Amino acid sequence: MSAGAAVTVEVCAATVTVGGVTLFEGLNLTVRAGECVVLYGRNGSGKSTLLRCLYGTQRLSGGVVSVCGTAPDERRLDFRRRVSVVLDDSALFDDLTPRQHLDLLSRSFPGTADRDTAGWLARAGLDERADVPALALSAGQRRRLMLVAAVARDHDVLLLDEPERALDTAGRDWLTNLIAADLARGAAVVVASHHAPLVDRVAATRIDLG
Ligand SMILES: Nc1ncnc2c1ncn2[C@@H]1O[C@H](COP(=O)(O)OP(=O)(O)OP(=O)(O)O)[C@@H](O)[C@H]1O
Repeated sequence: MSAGAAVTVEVCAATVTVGGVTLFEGLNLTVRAGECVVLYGRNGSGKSTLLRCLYGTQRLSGGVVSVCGTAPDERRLDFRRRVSVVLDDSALFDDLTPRQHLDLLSRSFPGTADRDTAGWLARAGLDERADVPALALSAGQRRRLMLVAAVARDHDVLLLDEPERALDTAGRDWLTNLIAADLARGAAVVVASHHAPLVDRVAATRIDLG
């Protein structure tokens, strides 16, 4: 995406201190539409924390964060409509099937352009499991459903925390293509990931949290 694309995520001089420990300090980050920033670093370095700050479920200790031109606040419907996430605490409805999840999403996010539920499920490798309750899916199938649900509905920003977890080799290839296609549609993506082929394919910028 060109350098002239809209800035969608902006973090200025961000600091987070928890329990007396400073996870990061003075962090700056800009993500434009169609651009992907990858967060990496050791366990406990603050990747999930930074993603939560971008979604408004955790506050910075210092600095400013702006997502879609506003302070992040996942309690606001207009914010959730623009920002789609798969974070550590993301969950499925155990009793609903993959098809029902996508149908529910297309009703909850009425602007969604591509309502081809069957196509999304087939590309996610879930077509044969489309009518099975989420509780009965494998860990990798549940992860595929969370990811496809996040990407299939309209959004301007996509936040992903180690989305490759539980995916097999084919699933990781699918994930890489999913993010690449989302970027081509103009989404701004921030992803914490240790999956090198994904990072190599999609990252415009890499941020090492230590
Ligand atoms: N709200 C909080 N209260 C107390 N400690 C917290 C809080 N948020 C984060 N931490 C601590 O901050 C550190 C960073 O956690 P975080 O989950 O952001 O790291 P991470 O880089 O995502 O780790 P991993 O690679 O293991 O997923 C951890 O030691 C965690 O226990």
